[in-house]
Order: sequence, then structure tokens, then C-alpha cells
Amino acid sequence: MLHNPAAKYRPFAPVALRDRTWPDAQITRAPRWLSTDLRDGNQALIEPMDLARKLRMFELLVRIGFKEIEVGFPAASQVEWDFVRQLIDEDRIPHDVTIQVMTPAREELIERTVQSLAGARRAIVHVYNAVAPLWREVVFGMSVLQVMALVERHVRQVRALTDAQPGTEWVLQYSPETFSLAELDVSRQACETAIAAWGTGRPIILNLPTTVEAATPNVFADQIEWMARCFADRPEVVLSVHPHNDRGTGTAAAELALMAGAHRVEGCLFGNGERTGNLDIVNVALNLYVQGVAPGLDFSDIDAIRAEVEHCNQLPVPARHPYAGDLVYTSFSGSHQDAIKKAFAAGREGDVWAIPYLPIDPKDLGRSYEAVIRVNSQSGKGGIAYLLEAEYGVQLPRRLQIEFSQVVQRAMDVQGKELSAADLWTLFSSEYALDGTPVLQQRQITAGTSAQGGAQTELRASLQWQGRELALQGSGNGPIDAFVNALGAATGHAIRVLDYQEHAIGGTGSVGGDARAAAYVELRVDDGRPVFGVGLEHDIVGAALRAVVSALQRAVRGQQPRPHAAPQALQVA
Ligand SMILES: CC(=O)SCCNC(=O)CCNC(=O)[C@H](O)C(C)(C)COP(=O)(O)OP(=O)(O)OC[C@H]1O[C@@H](n2cnc3c(N)ncnc32)[C@H](O)[C@@H]1OP(=O)(O)O
Ligand SMILES: CC(C)C(=O)C(=O)O
Repeated sequence: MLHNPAAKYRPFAPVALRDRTWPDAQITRAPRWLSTDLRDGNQALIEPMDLARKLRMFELLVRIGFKEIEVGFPAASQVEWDFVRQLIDEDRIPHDVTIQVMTPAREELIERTVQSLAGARRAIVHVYNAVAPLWREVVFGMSVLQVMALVERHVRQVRALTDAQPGTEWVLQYSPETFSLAELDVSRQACETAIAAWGTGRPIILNLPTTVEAATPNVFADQIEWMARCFADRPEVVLSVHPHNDRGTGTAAAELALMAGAHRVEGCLFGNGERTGNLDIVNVALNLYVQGVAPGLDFSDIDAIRAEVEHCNQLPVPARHPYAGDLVYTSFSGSHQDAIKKAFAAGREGDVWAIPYLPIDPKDLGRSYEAVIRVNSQSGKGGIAYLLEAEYGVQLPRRLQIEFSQVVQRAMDVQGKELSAADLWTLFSSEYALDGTPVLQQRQITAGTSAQGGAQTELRASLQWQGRELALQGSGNGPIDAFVNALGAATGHAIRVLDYQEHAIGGTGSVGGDARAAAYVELRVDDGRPVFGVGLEHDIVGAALRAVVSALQRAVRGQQPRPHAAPQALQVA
């Protein structure tokens, strides 16, 4: 790269429009959309679509709700011609859909283009010629006057040919190609020449392209407002824009152009098109949607649409593509996951959508929440807890989330790749010995009254513990109290219960067919650090006792077995 790029590149001159109004405008309704997937999109494919793929694309566009579809460049090739004929001859164009075809300003090509439309109910003939200085000099070798003469001659020709086919309702679209790079006055003259040659008062679309993006989108908005003022008193004129994306600002250019007075937007699904692509219509339409404006296009099953477009174009849609990419409803980083989980837990997906980091409800596009959160080395407790709850129904208490996230981090450091919900469950089950917790045998629990008149529970059971069978006997003010006292006496550990929580798990989750109980116990054992245990059982008492054993096992992991000791007093913090 150059040390001084100014030696080679020049900045684009701004438009002198001091009284511009577009910065204060708001887009409150959807524009008219034209899909140019079958023309500008198609001409940019490594392998242009064959008839079968063109038809699939056309039918997809109709299903999505496009009412104006540029179906091709019929003078360019036999496939293009045959496709237009197939649509007309087989009556495949719905009554509310208008097809558009494109031609350069060349006699023989215009003639063939208009012929291709014979029998159409309604059609837009799209004529273009470049108007910017570089093109005038290098491509055409023409002065401005000669360019105007070219426009006049060819639009007159379109008029004559279409007048000869009165069975079709005709609209002319004129594009001063390279508008974004041209002097505004030259573009205006070209448009006025086209209007006059077509016939004042007859419907005409003036389509203003950023054939190559050359400036920041505010400059394009100024250009559009300038042109809109020139044609403001012409009701027959529809002002359309056709942004490309060379600077990566196609979407912004289209949106600012709508604020500046454009009524119609041309583009392609997911931004296919020449070089960096055409404007991404899905992007602009869904940007409107999340501002509460109905776009008039239906992307309810965005994955199916994406798959169909990928098939037709033989090009992938990137994983980070706005609204449609594989990863765009996924959060990897811990603080995002935490915020999303809290917002769902607080019911913030209610009537008015307010979920942090998710500008749109993925469900509206047929995507699912399951895909929202994924866990890798950047993740924190929130995402892990979300996945375990969403997939397995367990609602981990906050301190258990923190404890388990450290277990996950250690596994992640070794493994170095993303963990699925199933991987997390395997790790969780093994860490808290959900399947391997020794089961209490011959459990007998009797509720009674103590000598002081309070509630007293007596517990007897046997338990396999560190290779020997323990006979447990204890009493307390409830089953957990009695069990902890009995276990402390039998194992020689001082056990204190710091926290206890429980909940039911519905019968439909991945945990099992029937409803189950989940219990979480936090213990301090022998004045060590607090540890959690988890128990899943069909009954709540069984789950709680399992959770106590799970926590004690974790607390004494790696220690030598203790001799018996006297029962410990139970305290619940
Ligand atoms: C910005 C855009 O997307 S414009 C759309 C462009 N799309 C396509 O080009 C796809 C389909 N195109 C084609 O199949 C062919 O290019 C055709 C059939 C249109 C023409 O093919 P050819 O006659 O071989 O010409 P070629 O492709 O080399 O085009 C260049 C010629 O067209 C002229 N030309 C380019 N644009 C235009 C225009 N809008 N109006 C009139 N003439 C034009 C050039 O000046 C050049 O003329 P020259 O040969 O006298 O110097
Ligand atoms: C001819 C026009 C509309 C075009 O495709 C462009 O300029 O990009």
C-alpha cells in the first residue's frame, strides 16, 4: 500500500446541498421493492443460472412477496430469452407481479428485448447507459450532447416498439448508469431526455444506481434529494435506487436514499451481485421490520430461503450475514450470554421485544432460541446455565453456576473447542455424579415429635461409602437434617448445610419421560470451601439426600477415609 494514498486516490466531492432535509426524515413505510436476483445477481455468478434454477429463484421471489421482478437480459443469451418466454407462455407470472427486463441502449438489443415480452400482461422495459465522465470518455467516446442524443434515440425506439404492442401495459425504466459518479446536472438532463422521449405523463421509473460506491452514504442521500427535488412535480415519475456495496455501505445508502425521497429499491437477496454485490434487500427489509415497519416481504422461514438462494446462486451466505447467517443468533461471550439469559428469565421477550444483543426475535424468522447460546472458552456461567436449563430442565442456583463454570473452563482449556449442550450435560453428570452417586438402601424415615414437643425425624438407612457399607442412623428436624447428622457420625466429617434448593423437572425434557425432582445442596465439610451437590430423583426427599451425598463426595475427593465420629449439629444458613 502507498504511504501517501492521496497521490493516487482523490476524495469524492460533496454535494452543495446546504438545505438538505433528509437527516430529519424517518422511514415509516416500506418502499416498492424490485428483485434483480435474476439479472444483476445472475450476471455476477461464476455459473449463471440455467432455466431450472431461474425458475426456482422466480418462484421463491414470488413466495416472498416481490411484486416487481427483473427476470433477465433477454437479448444477452438464449437461456435469458427462453426464460422470459417460458414465464409468459406458461402463464407463470401472478396477476399482481410485474416482470422487468433490461437492455443497453442499442437498436438490435432493444428490438429483441421488446420482442421477448410479446404477450405479457404488464412489463417494465429497463434501458440504461452510463453517464459519468470516465465512461463517457473511455467507454463511449461521447460528449454530453452525444450521450443525450443516444438516450433520446433509444427511448424513442422503445416507445415505438411498445406502442406497436398495445395488449401489454408498458412502463419504461431509465437508469443513468454510474449515477453515483456523474455530475448531477448530467444525470438530470439524461432523465429529462428519457421522460420527454417516452412521453410526458406516461409512467416512468428513474432508477439511480451507485453502480460503483464512491462516497459515504450521506453523499448519495444528498444526490437523491437533489434529484427528487428536480422531479417533485412529476406524478408519473417513480424515483428508484439501485445501490451496490463497494464500500460496504449499500444498506446505509439505500436507507438514507429512502429518507431523501426514493420510493423504490432494487437489490438482491443476501446481497448477491457484481463485485461486492448489490444491495441486500433482506437486510433493508428486516431493518425496517425491527423499527416496527411491515416490509411487505415474508422472511418467516429465513433458513429455507437462504438454502434456496444458495442452491440457485451456488454461492454460500456467510455465517455472520445480517439476520440470516448461521451464527447471528448465537452468543459465545459470557457477558452477552448472561444478559440474554437474564432477559429471558425476566420475560422481556413479551409484547415489545427487549432482549439484549438480539435486535430481532429469531422465532420471527423461523430460527430457534436453542441456537442462541453456544459455549466456548469465551463463555461464562450464564450461557452454560441457559443451555442446561433449556435442554435438560435443571435450574442451577447462582453459586452452583459459578462453581460449575470453572469445571467447564477447565474442560475447555483441555479440549479447546465449543461444547454442545449434550457435552455440558455429560460434564455436569460426571462432576456431580448424577448417575454414580451411591444409593441409599433400606431407607426408613419416620416423622415424630421430640421430647421438647418440636418436629423430629428419625432416619435409618445403609450406604455404600468409600468401599464399605455404612449403617446410618440419625435424627433431626427434617429428613435432610437427620441424614446429615447420620452421615457426619458415620463418616467422621463435620458437615454443615449452607444452602438448599429444589424444583420439579417437567416430564418432557431430555432428563426423562416422567416428572422428576432436582435438589441442590451446598455444604461446608470440615471447614473446607463450600461445595455443591446435585441430586435427581423421582421423589424430592430422594433427590435431596442424593444431593448431600454428591456434595460430600466432591468435598472429600482424594482424601483418606475418616474413622467414625460423633454426629454433628445441623445448621442451615
Ligand atoms: C452496471 C450493469 O450491471 S450493466 C449490465 C451489464 N450486463 C451485462 O453486460 C450482461 C449481459 N451482457 C451481454 O450478454 C453482452 O455484453 C451484450 C449481449 C449485452 C453485448 O455484447 P457485445 O455486443 O459483445 O458487447 P460487449 O459485451 O463487449 O459490450 C460493450 C459494447 O457495448 C457498449 N455499451 C456498453 N453499455 C452500453 C449501454 N448501456 N448502451 C449502449 N451501448 C453500451 C460499449 O460501448 C461497447 O460498444 P463497442 O463494442 O462499440 O465499443
Ligand atoms: C444499469 C444499472 C441499474 C445497474 O445495474 C448499475 O448501474 O449497477
